[in-house]
Amino acid sequence: MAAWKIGIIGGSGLYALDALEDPRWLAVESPWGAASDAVLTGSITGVELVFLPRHGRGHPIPPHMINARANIDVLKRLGCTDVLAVSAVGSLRQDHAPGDFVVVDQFIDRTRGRASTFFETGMAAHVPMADPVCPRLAGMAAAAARAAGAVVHDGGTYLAMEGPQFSTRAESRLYRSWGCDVIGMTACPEAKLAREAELPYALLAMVTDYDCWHEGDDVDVAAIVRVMAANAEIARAAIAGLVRALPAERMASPIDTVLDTALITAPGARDPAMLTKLSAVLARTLGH
Ligand SMILES: CSC[C@H]1O[C@H](OP(=O)(O)O)[C@H](O)[C@@H]1O
Ligand SMILES: Nc1ncnc2[nH]cnc12
Repeated sequence: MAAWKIGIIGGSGLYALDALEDPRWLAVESPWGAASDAVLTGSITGVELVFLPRHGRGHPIPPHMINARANIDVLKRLGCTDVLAVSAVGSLRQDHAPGDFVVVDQFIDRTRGRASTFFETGMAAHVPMADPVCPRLAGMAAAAARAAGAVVHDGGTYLAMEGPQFSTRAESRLYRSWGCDVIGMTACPEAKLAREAELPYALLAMVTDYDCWHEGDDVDVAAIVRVMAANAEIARAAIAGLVRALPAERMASPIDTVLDTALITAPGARDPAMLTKLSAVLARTLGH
């Protein structure tokens, strides 16, 4: 029977998971460099979890310095089957208020200069990103957040900005005119890398502020931290609730095998050093 192993990426305000049974911090090496921190492994009702704080414990790592490749590689290397990410976001619409949750289903990636793929010279691949989020995991995250007492918006477009500065008012208005719903600095390239690693990914976004387009609301970290602190318990309860509600057997997802139709480099043109770096990402495909 196929078992779940859930990777959780904690965002701002979520640096550990106290619901885990038999919790252990474990440092894991990756050929992609240092992950944001050690991972916290444990279980909830027999389901194994691997928790990774995206900014590290104590939040030493700003969004543009996160090694998302190492983070996703470590989760893959430890055998995670699915990844639920949690993020603090600004709202780009009046009806998504601070304290609400949004289960994001689209991204617009405006980050730049970040390593955003596992596939470099020596092994090329192009994965589909039309639907960047796993609908099964997203649906379960929405149901669990609702059961935990949150106001939840199903679906939404997340504008990933480079940061670490917040947006200008003109940028914030531009993103609204594009139809974006929330804004943050971390879900890209994270979501792209999860797809390349054949990990179904969903993002539970916690609205912490109206971005600066909103009359009288200039964003600042202190205000965000206040909202985060008031709502982090709901995020924790949603994670635990999602895990408790998982069906006993994990049915396969099409994302599990997305690389079957994505690799393009001919076997003879593949760089062995690159393949070694890709050992976790390509373990299933190349039978390592
Ligand atoms: C603390 S405010 C800005 C910070 O919060 C968000 O991080 P995360 O997505 O990890 O929750 C945002 O993307 C910025 O990194
Ligand atoms: N307004 C905002 N812009 C970018 N990232 C954020 N994270 C939380 N609020 C944000």
